[in-house]
Amino acid sequence: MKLITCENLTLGYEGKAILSGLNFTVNSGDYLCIVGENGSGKSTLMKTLLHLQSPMAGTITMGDGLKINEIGYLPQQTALQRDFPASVEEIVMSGFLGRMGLRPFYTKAEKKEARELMEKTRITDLADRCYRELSGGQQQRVLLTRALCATRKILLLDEPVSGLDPVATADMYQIISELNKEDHVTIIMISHDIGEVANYASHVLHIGHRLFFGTKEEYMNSKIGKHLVTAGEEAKA
Ligand SMILES: Nc1ncnc2c1ncn2[C@@H]1O[C@H](COP(=O)(O)OP(=O)(O)OP(=O)(O)O)[C@@H](O)[C@H]1O
Repeated sequence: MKLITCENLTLGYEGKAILSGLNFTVNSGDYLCIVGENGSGKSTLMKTLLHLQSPMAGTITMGDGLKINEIGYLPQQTALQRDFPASVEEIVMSGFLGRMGLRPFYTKAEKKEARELMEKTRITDLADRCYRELSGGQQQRVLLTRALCATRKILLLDEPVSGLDPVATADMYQIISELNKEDHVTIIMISHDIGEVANYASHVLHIGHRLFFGTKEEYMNSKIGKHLVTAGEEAKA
């Protein structure tokens, strides 16, 4: 079932295009990795998918009854977010605010849902801790859980492991993969780590001077994918 279809998108700022001719489709249950050099427009594309910015040309069509408030978003972490003076549970629960309207309290069902999600993202034991005292990896898991309170249909993740150590990175990728495989959450993730694309993604969108969209297997067998995977392995060696 098609969730998001982008046709002939041109993206840019102040009348100047940074990316054009972008075509891709995200189906329900997909795990799409967006890769590309620094400054190629990955975050701009994400902002456009969230309707925070309009494309200069082209269309974005949402299908399967998807509404814009059902798209969850985990932005790149900022210093401000790291300093937030609230408990883990409070931050997680704030994910429900969008659906509460004027109701001034959380329901029992929401509290139960939050606890279940915290178990899934392995932060149950951190519930009463102050957010700003947590490690970067723990903080990212808290923000991921908050995004899941808002929606479990589709998540847009902008470099969710940036700044994390290898253990926290592996944990985060594992949790995201479980959400995709077990809970059928559709994932769109910006990643710099080509190795992770190989491990988890179902599809790849490569943006920059050359555009590529296809399944992970098609990407790995393409000239551009092969080249990057080899370069990544050499860099790790
Ligand atoms: N608000 C803005 N106004 C004007 N230009 C912008 C704005 N935001 C980003 N840009 C420019 O648009 C281009 C794409 O930026 P974007 O942040 O989307 O790239 P990216 O692929 O996410 O980069 P990175 O990998 O470094 O995070 C860059 O040249 C950037 O300088």
